[in-house]
Amino acid sequence: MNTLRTHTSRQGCNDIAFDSYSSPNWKNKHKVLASELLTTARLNAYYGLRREQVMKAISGVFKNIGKPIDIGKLAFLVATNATISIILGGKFRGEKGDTMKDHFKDISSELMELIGKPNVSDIFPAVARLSKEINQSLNELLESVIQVATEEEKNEEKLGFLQLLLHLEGKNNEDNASSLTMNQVKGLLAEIVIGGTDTTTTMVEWTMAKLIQHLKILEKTKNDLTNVVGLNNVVEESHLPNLRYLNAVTKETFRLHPALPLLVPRYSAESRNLGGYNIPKGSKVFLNMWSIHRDSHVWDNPLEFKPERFLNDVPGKFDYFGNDFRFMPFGSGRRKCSGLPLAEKMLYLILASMLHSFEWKLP
Ligand code: HEM
Repeated sequence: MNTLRTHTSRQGCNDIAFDSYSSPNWKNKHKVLASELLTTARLNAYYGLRREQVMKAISGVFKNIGKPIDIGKLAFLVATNATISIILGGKFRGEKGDTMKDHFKDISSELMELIGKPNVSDIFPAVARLSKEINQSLNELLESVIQVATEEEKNEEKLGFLQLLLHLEGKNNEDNASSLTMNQVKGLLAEIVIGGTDTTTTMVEWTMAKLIQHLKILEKTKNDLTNVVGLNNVVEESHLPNLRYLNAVTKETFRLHPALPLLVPRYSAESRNLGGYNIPKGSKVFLNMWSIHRDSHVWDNPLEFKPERFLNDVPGKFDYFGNDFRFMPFGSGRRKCSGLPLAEKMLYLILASMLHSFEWKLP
């Protein structure tokens, strides 16, 4: 494993106006910075922003009770709005904030259309298939987000994630190891917004689809929610660690339908023989998690949707932190998902809230 490194360029990103893994230093720097966004303290501080977005989505569904709901679109808007709010360190504020939000909604629906098309990409589908127009719109959006953040910096003592990045951008010079160019700031933002929202949306859709196909499991999930949350209460993040059955359902969905089935491609830094196969230096290597997650040597009845297999495990076994090579929906090693702590919180909060608030059936 330690001879495999991530490829230094991303297919389909060559036309993008901002930097994405374009220099060897940058790919490691971005990892550190993305982790900076997702510290426990920062995530806890912005719980209100996530909650607000989920509550808005619930009231949107409530107004449309009885009509078909596009779960993907709903999850996409919650995830993107929550992520951008966290990046800005607060809500979209004032007239400028409103214009930006409208602008982002337009881009979001264009992105949603692209995401809905057949997946031909090997990395983040949305990034790889960005057309020039979307690319341009995204660039404009990132510039307006950066403008809002620059203006807010003057008024607020507490620096949001973006303000922190802009601070580093200001310090930009050759000698400064932590310096950033404006293009790198944009690249990092695009990576976080697109990388985080497409995957979260996909997992909300798959989990809801599995539950609607398995009504007994749906009922058990709802019972779990009633027991932990209480029938007349709204779901809070403090409830999430106690929702053991929903946790098992989500893990089982990750197993059968990982959001990035081939993870992020690696390349071999030197020639090696692995499991009897020669892998020449410089080969692009894909780890097929989709296949490992369905391997009958590892999983009993691998094609069966059975959340219980994750209920009976010993603590730590089959977690998704990249320590167990049989189950790696968030990858493993240096290129492991840097958004995992936020992904966990957003995914469970959206699913738990939707499932606890409504009775779902197919149209
Ligand atoms: C359910 C939601 C998510 C899933 C299933 C997921 C899954 C993944 C996977 C499989 C990888 C590649 C790991 C590897 O190849 O070893 C990855 C990378 C990444 N993810 Fe996530 N992710 C999710 C949400 C998020 C969120 C919310 C963010 C940010 C806010 C995020 C940011 C990233 C970034 C920046 C990388 C690239 C890391 C690197 O190359 O160093 N992800 N994700």
